[in-house]
Amino acid sequence: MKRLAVFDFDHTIIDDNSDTVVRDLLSPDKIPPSLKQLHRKDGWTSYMQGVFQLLYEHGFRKNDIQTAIDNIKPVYGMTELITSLKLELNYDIIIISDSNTYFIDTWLNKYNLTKNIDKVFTNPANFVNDILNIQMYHLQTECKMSTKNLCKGRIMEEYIDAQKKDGVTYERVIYIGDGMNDLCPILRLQEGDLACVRVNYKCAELINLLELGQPIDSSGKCYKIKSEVFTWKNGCDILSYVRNKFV
Ligand SMILES: Cc1ncc(COP(=O)(O)O)c(C=O)c1O
Ligand SMILES: [Mg+2]
Repeated sequence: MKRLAVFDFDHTIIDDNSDTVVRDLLSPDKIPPSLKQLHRKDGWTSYMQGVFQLLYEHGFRKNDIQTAIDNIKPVYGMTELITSLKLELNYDIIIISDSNTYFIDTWLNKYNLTKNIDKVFTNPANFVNDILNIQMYHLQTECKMSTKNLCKGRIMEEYIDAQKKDGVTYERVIYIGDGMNDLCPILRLQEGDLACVRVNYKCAELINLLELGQPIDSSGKCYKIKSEVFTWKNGCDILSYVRNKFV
């Protein structure tokens, strides 16, 4: 029977944040306060659209952005983890990320991983007249834990349901992430699934609070995690754990 591995991208597969790497091609004094305001008011996707416009105005072109993305290093052991899950251990692999399609497709291509990823769910982006154009993946208000443009939990559940309708039922789901936006999908995992969270990053910190029975947001709700939780430093840790645990 098939298994599913769901990966976050920034600070999980790659050891950096693709948005900030590309933004930092500009020196900080090139970013006007009005754009910083937009970040606060309309979220990260609108902010990045402003950054892409500024990059164009300051002479940065597609190849400069591509080079910046190509130069981001993977987290140690992650490319091996993806390859082994896909080719040896019968996992389908999807990525759900708040980055964008151009960054993720570019990076996967550079590291020869495109063929090992079944689907990427992220904000659509493409070049129009030499400026990178980004859109929100969706617009949602139901999940208060997620940003308005991307509820990873909903995307993961919809993918699992769609696969079931196509005759593919997963015996187990593994989720691998680091950030605040990875908590929603982790809370939707079932008993027998596995949440892998990066040590000393935000998601692990929130899960520690939940395990102590403490609230993590203003709702005061005590969320409960049904899956097992494994804390990782690199991709090799996860691969050893999965091999020992499940094979
Ligand atoms: C600037 C920025 N971009 C992207 C992300 C999320 O990207 P991903 O979902 O790939 O971790 C975050 C949140 O962690 C962020 O702060
Ligand atoms: Mg992340």
